[in-house]
Amino acid sequence: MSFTAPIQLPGLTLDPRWYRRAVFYEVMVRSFVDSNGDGVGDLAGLISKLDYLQWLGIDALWIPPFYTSPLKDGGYDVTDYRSILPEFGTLELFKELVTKAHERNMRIIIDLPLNHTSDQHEWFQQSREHPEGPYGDYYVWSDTDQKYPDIRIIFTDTEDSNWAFDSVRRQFYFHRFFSHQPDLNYDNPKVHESIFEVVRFWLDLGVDGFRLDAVPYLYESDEGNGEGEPPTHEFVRKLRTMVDRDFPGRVLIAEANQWPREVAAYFGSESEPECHMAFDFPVMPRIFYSLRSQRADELVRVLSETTDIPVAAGWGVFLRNHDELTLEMVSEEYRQAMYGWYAYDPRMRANIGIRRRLAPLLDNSRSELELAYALLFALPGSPFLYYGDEIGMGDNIWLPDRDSSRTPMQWTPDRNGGFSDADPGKLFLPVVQSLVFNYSQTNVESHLAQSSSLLHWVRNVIHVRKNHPTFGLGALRVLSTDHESVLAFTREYAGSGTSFGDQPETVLCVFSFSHNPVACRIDDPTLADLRLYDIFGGSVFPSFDAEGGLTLTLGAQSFYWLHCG
Ligand SMILES: OC[C@H]1O[C@H](O[C@H]2O[C@H](CO)[C@@H](O)[C@H](O)[C@H]2O)[C@H](O)[C@@H](O)[C@@H]1O
Ligand SMILES: [Ca+2]
Repeated sequence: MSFTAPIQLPGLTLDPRWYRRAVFYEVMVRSFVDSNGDGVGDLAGLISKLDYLQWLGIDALWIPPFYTSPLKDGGYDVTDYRSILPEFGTLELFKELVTKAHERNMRIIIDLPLNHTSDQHEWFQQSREHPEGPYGDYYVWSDTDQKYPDIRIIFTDTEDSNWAFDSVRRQFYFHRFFSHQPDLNYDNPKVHESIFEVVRFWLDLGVDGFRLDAVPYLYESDEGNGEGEPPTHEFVRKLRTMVDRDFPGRVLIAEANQWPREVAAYFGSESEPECHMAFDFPVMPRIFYSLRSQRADELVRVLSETTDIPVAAGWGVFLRNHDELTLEMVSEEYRQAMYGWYAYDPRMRANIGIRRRLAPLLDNSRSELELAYALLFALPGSPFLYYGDEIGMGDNIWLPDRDSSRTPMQWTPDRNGGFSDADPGKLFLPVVQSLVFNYSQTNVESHLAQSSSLLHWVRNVIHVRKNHPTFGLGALRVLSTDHESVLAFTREYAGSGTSFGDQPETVLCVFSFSHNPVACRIDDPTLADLRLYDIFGGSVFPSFDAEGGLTLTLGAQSFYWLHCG
């Protein structure tokens, strides 16, 4: 397979707002390409697919942890923050990845699990063996497991307490996630120093930023619930100050699975910024809710709540990632509805969520997939794709925990889906062989060969989006419609006047969640007399009338992106 790269000089473009316009792609090293036939994906394999990612239109990669780890939590259990898991490669290869990505104007964001380490980390081993030693206070120790009773358990499938007893130190240690992941003690300033050193180490190697894993959980207190406590925000502000001062242009992305106002808090303020970006956890489950309820109201509500953020800040919007589709931030009533629609088999559930991939969730329906992607690319924020979802890869709910959707990338119809030339039994996880999503049909090569494939469709939308800075930089205004299934909003951009294509623009985005065709009316006096053109094909649509009224018809589960002129 060869991909023709667009002509451009090698190196990163110097756009301080790059992350507001970028299309991100989450790629798990272990799952992408195995270059040496040991059955495990690796850095060399990832490097070999940079041309593919460039062709797709990806501007930045988010790489989940690749550090040395016993891999009891997909690498989020780190034993050494400064080394690469040997089966993935070496630091030299990592540097090569950064260089080769940058040559393609592609940024590298790495994951930083900073709330906890593996219990096999040297810091923890020292802490349990030498309570009076330099690492004695690196973790949250207690003589009782009754402290912080108001702190909820996140991994409800496996944990029944946030405390575990250590037989060496004969004390309990606090763990917000698995019991093999002791929480670091952020009340200890030496922990700050250690994490700052890790951050500086990777920024010195050229990475473009960090996803701050599980950032709300850094501090616990007797009064709070251990989520977004004030000193946690103080720490993030301190980190941001250091990054801005010593590594301008690099970004921090908050992974804060919280309610709208709490997530927005991770942006900080204009004068005291925290993260450049935050994942939009509130909006994600509501996209899936709207698709099946055929109602737009929940999205309207949450979009109206989350728009007020500092000028330079940006949301990270996503449909799926390497975790379960979390339902932590929806009401019990909605959660039960979502389980009914999307996880009718109990095997499809994990913790408080659903461990399935995008295409199986949407029943492999092309119209639903297109509608979901169209929302993802039009909502305020930068889209994050999950590897394999561009070809509608399936999952394997017979695998444990979240491995169901971390199976090898399907490249070709050949052995192991082209992921590896190892004996199939040696693969770290089996390739998907289900009837609908079998790698013999669902693979990059087959999608490339068919111009109407999902892959070509997704690539086209990405490129259309790239030609309209409005989608990354424009303001959102939700419009009222007279149909409960229709969501309409404008994205309005004043233009910077600095480059061709970066002109003032208003785009009207309309989505119908109805499973049948509908007609709907939009009334907005500020749009009076505006003419409308389809962004994809240029066709002229009926204009807004002199009062700002517009009647549109939409097919079942369909959308329009209309340029207003
Ligand atoms: O390192 C522990 C976990 O940290 C992230 O967790 C997030 O995912 C959880 C669901 O799997 C979610 O419920 C929680 O709110 C998040 O912080 C990371 O993405 C996980 O893979 C990891 O296990
Ligand atoms: Ca390998």
